[in-house]
Amino acid sequence: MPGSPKLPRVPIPGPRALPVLGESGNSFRFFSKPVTSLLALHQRHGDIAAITGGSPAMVCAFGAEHNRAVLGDDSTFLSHGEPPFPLPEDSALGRMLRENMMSKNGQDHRRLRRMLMPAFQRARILAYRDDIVDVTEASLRRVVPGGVVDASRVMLDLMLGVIMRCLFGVDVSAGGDPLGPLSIALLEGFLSPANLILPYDVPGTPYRKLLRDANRLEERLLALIEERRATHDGRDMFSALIHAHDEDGSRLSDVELVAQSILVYIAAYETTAQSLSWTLLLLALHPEILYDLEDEVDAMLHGEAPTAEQAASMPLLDAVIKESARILPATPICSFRLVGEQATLGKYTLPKGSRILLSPLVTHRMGDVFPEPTRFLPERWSRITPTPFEYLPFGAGPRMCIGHAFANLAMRLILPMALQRFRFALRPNTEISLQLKGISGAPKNGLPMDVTTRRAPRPGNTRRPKPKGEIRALVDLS
Ligand code: HEM
Repeated sequence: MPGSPKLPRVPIPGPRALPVLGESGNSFRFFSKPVTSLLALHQRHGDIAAITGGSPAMVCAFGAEHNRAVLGDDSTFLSHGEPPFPLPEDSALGRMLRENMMSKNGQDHRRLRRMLMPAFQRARILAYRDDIVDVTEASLRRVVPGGVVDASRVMLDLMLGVIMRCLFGVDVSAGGDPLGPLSIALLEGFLSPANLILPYDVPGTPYRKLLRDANRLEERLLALIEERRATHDGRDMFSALIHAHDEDGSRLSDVELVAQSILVYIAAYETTAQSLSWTLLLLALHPEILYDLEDEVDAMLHGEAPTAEQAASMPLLDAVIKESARILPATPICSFRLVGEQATLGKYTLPKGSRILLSPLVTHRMGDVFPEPTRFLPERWSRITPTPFEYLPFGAGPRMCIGHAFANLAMRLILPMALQRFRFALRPNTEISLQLKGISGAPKNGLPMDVTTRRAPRPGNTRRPKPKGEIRALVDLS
């Protein structure tokens, strides 16, 4: 890894360092095609493999046993909160990146997690049903049937509205609150390769813009904290965090509130939107399952939006969402960890400073737990009960996704609502490949799909469309 301290060599198998470019070249090659690289690394080198053979700078560990060892021990395998670029000491961007829960370890992480937890409890999450349904209805009204839409864009716009409403209690649909565009600008800045290459605070650079966007976002959130403290009536997650207190009565500081709310937005938005997009794609690739799901949704809902109870009572919907998260998890790489003290992983001793990467995408394809792993088979979920380390779309252990109940509710409300109104069909020969955006796996060129209204009855023809690109290696479409 560029800029990493030199680590002693460990005999972990992996590809040789590229000529001239060395380990940095291997890293670049790996992350430019992360999914293909992960699958190839596992196939060629086994359950513990290094991006550069012999180097513990980036070690990939696959399968339940290693997931348990790493995710279960958060005092040895630390969350790897290194910012991707240098941060000015006294800056909004620095405060957001350094003070959020994902950048913390040990007591600091546990304290923040304890403070956030009540806002994410299932009972509280179910109360967001009406907000999610309202925003979804408004968002789906903007989809014009009869043409081609980028289904992934539709889901991103929809989820932005949902998150802004449930997290901050604001409506961003009419461009009303600057929180929407500011949050998007911040996320784009985080993910922009330009900021990795040129992190200089000089006029005209994207890095300067990122610093300025972070300042404006912080200002808006500090004003919102004042408003919410004054009114005491917010039902949103932000209000819950403002009023949260620890066992000793202490509360989150303003800096902590801003940092946690930005983390929640970033962790929730793309991941949930991409999960929905991948599910729409998988259904379009398996029309026979799509039509069965439409039948289940129609029989349960008769054209109405689901209640929270109905959302949890559709067996095929549940199986489709689980299987989609197995075969195309929204976070193909779920967890980066830094070895805090010399540690053992499998048969290797890893020096302090080694980095580990875990992948649900690969673990979910291990044939002993998931037979015929490349086939999209929702019905398998009536036969299997994998352990939390075998099936981990939301991670596992003490840092497991705090928002999984929210994501599960949102997906089980939004998907039936979309399927009641529209049929999304993939055009033949569409190229579907993946890229990493932060920790989310996103379709590289979007998901262009024909969208029609659902007036037409179930077609007799269930021929599967044949896309091009990486998807063919990931999903068996025979
Ligand atoms: C389908 C959607 C989602 C997926 C696939 C997902 C996935 C994950 C994963 C894999 C982790 C663990 C990362 C690690 O081990 O380092 C994580 C953590 C986290 N997620 Fe999610 N997530 C989703 C939705 C959400 C939502 C909706 C929220 C909030 C409303 C959220 C908030 C968080 C937070 C705050 C953490 C950090 C937890 C900690 O450090 O203790 N996520 N998520």
